[in-house]
Amino acid sequence: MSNPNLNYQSGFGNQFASEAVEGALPIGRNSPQRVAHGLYAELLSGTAFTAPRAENLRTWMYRRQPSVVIGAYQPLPQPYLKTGAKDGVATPPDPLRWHPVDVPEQETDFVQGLRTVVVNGDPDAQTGMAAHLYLANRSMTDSAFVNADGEMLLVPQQGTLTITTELGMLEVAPGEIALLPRGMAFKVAVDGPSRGYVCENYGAHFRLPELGPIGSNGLANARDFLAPVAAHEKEGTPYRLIKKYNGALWSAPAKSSPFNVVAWHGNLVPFKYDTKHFMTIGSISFDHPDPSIFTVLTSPSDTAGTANCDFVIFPPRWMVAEDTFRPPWYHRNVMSEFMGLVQGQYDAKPEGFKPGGMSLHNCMVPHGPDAEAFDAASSAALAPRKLDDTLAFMFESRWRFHATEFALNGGALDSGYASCWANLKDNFKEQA
Ligand SMILES: O=C(O)Cc1cc(O)ccc1O
Ligand SMILES: [Fe+2]
Repeated sequence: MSNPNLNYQSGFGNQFASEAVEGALPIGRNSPQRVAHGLYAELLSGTAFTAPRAENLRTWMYRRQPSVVIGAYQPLPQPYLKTGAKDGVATPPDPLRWHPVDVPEQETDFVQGLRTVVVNGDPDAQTGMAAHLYLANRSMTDSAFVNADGEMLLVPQQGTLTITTELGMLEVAPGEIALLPRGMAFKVAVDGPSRGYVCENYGAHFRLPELGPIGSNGLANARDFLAPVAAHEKEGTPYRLIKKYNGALWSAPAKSSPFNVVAWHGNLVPFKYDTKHFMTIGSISFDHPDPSIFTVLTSPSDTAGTANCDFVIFPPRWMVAEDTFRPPWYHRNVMSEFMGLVQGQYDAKPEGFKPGGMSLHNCMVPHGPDAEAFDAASSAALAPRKLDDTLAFMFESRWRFHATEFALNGGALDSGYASCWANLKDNFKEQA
């Protein structure tokens, strides 16, 4: 059920402005001698001050207290949350797949329910990413999470999340995604057992891909990204601030809510995006195109065209290509591929890849359609066909992924995965 009380402002990359109380936002300057209503001005930057204009991200907040008013941080154990390549374990060069992991029975909130599956890079070097699952059945009420290691891209698979951020609230259901900036406090409320995927991006912030010859429209359009409007919690109840800082969690007491921003303006903002607005492009002649045509957001690295992370979706779409093997081809890629399934079936793996499941095809690890998909696609009548009721996604990275101890030994690994290709026979005939 969507919340009719939430308002949004639209446009990826826009300079937004919002005030919950009239007159709270300074006009024509950022830091007046005295901010209206006795508020404090605070800047949050997402890029270096001197980053080029096209990259530069920052937001000014006008708040009841600056975020420096906080108690001392103490270590907070979270044994399943891992960071960077150093936290991975020896990962075989096999295709790997995981069954869906159940939401725990015991009370678990979003932060407690983070389970890191794969890691690469190093947040100190501001490069690489982690893929986590979140498994939650309890809302965060008096705690807030700040991730200083990276921005977080949430891909809900089960349950609608209500995310309160310093800049306001977002409601995000399966089929939608949320992008939460590095360093911005948020808390997550759930409407029941909730499961989803997280890309924690230590590298350059996600942005829309260039469109090249596609032109000025298409794929994810900027106007469909929704940012919140200013909202602040009224009561001064105590809070716990949980900070992720170079891989460790730390907890500090706060006398009142960090969600005390009355007005703000800027372009470093949380977003939600509904994947049903993705304008999907595909082959209308022949051949299966590279999946880069499905890129929603990209985090570039310092090598052009070679992403720190691409977020790619496989949404409902028509297949019309003639004389074409329509599912993905067999391949070995230099880029590493982590996949999840939000809903339905994925055409290359119609049975074994389940909603809530995951797969990993690392750098140079061969993979492709399972034998069932190969047989069906090799003999299917090539009439136009709608792939419907489906949403898979991929976090694709130039950096090899390392699985965590939880991923390899936590019980969800599909030990029989490789057998899905065992029935691919040698059909070669010398005389055709
Ligand atoms: O391996 C996968 O399923 C992802 C993928 C999809 C596709 O259409 C082409 C290449 C690719 O890696
Ligand atoms: Fe692939």
